[in-house]
Amino acid sequence: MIYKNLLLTEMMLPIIAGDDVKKLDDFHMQSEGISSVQLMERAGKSFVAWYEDQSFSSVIKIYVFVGSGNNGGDGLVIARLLQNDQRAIHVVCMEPIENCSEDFIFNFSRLPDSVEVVQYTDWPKEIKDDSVIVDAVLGVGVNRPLNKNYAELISFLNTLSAIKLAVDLPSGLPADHTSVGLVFQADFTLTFQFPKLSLLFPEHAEIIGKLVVLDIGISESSIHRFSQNRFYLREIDIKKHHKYFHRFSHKGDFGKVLLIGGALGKTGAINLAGHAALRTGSGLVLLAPQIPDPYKFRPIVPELMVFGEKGGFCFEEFDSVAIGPGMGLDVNFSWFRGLLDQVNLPIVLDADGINLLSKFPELIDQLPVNSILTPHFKEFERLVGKSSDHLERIQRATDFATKYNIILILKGAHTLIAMPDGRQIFNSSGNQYMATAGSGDVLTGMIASFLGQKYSPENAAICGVFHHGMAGEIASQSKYRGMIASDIINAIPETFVQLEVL
Ligand SMILES: NC(=O)C1=CN([C@@H]2O[C@H](COP(=O)(O)OP(=O)(O)OC[C@H]3O[C@@H](n4cnc5c(N)ncnc54)[C@H](O)[C@@H]3O)[C@@H](O)[C@H]2O)[C@@H](O)CC1
Ligand SMILES: Nc1ncnc2c1ncn2[C@@H]1O[C@H](COP(=O)(O)OP(=O)(O)O)[C@@H](O)[C@H]1O
Ligand SMILES: [K+]
Repeated sequence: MIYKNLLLTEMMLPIIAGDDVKKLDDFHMQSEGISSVQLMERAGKSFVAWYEDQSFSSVIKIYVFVGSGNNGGDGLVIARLLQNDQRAIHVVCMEPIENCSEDFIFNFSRLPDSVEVVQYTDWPKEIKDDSVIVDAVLGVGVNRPLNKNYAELISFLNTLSAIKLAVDLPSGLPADHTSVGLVFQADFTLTFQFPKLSLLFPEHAEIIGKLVVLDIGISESSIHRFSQNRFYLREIDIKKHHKYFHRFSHKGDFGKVLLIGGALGKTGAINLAGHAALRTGSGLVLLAPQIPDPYKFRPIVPELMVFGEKGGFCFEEFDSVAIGPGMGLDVNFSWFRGLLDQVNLPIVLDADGINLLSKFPELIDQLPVNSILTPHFKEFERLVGKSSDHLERIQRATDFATKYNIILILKGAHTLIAMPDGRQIFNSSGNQYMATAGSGDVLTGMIASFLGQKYSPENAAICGVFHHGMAGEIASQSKYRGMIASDIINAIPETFVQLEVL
């Protein structure tokens, strides 16, 4: 695959398959000269370090449920490290100790006497609401539906309102695909080293709770050995995808952007995209509203200009072009085909621009190579048909990107950037408060802005998606569910400050 040619430093944290976790652990232990018990100790330590920082760390009663494998072994390390005079730790074992993994048995022998241990079959099934539950029953080793005892336990725990923490994965959740059966419903999932793929699926929102990725010291070079084509985009990755400007840079260097869209009643969409492009650093931004008399249109900020010439667009004048926000579908085929014919640089296509491709699929082939499409799930479904689950959806996104040589940004929580070489990059920034009208238009403006600043399409997509999510996080800190798309725009400059991209 082409991405193998990238330098390690240009790459992101790989998301590796559940079946490869054991191989990764073995490789890491061999190359670092550490034992599996030491690695398990690190996993437990990283969990406890996180735990002691939480507001609920003062809770006195903690119940740790342990299965027979190394996930259970992690639970035993956690129980030992959490133990102190102020806490009552209860360990509930799902299997007889002699049936458990070697590292489990070793850690079982290290439990202090003050930790109370009971077999599940003897456990009275009582937990008060003011307790913490640690689920270390099953991790990546789950390989069959839950048997009777496990299913009974998980069903019971799911009815409780105690604080629920899942170790590595909520028990019952497969690492790489959609869950079909019963799964532990966590308030927090503390996953080791990299997020397992299934933790990024919308189907599992209710069972994962807040996702935290804990570093347990496995080096990225070890993880890259087992990498397939999936990566997790984090804050530390962003700086190297940016371009930097010098003191003599002029307006032209920052690019001239054209945004086509905004039919009657929907001109707000290009207003938002245009404002976002300015806040992302564009030198000049022109809006081309699709209304009868464009020069009567008043942009929301005076820095935005209007392009209203009837003679068509002279695309050579622009450094980047985005088509679609608020454009409407009342567009004739030859006009749209004409647009795609004339433009010869990668474009951004969003919203109705994508809906038009669904209406006229014969035009997909005309998209300039490396163009960027930014559908949400519904727009994507119109384009390629229905997917039975998110796993199928991300595969279809990848197939589309590779087939047409474009970048497909599938928006949502953990937005996927599907690259034309087959890489899948999942975003870590953003939150639910961004699910508000116009938030997607803001993303379009940001990506168009980076393209106009002569970022490669790949870097424009990566920086656009990450900064957009980060701006949403910053803006929501004071607004929560009252946040609107304009708040995201106003937070864009702060993302550059926080990331030290100046
Ligand atoms: N040294 C290592 O390998 C490390 C492993 N780590 C932990 O180890 C976990 C993986 O450990 P394992 O590979 O032992 O797997 P698990 O502990 O996830 O589970 C495997 C055990 O569960 C049983 N099992 C599978 N499905 C079941 C079901 N439906 N009902 C009942 N029992 C079922 C299997 O027969 C096996 O005994 C990770 O998720 C992580 O928590 C961490 O400690 C980091 C280091
Ligand atoms: N739960 C969420 N977590 C993170 N980002 C989200 C979440 N919900 C929505 N977003 C982001 O908000 C944007 C919404 O875009 P879109 O659906 O096109 O909105 P609109 O059509 O209103 O402009 C996308 O970039 C998406 O990734
Ligand atoms: K678990």
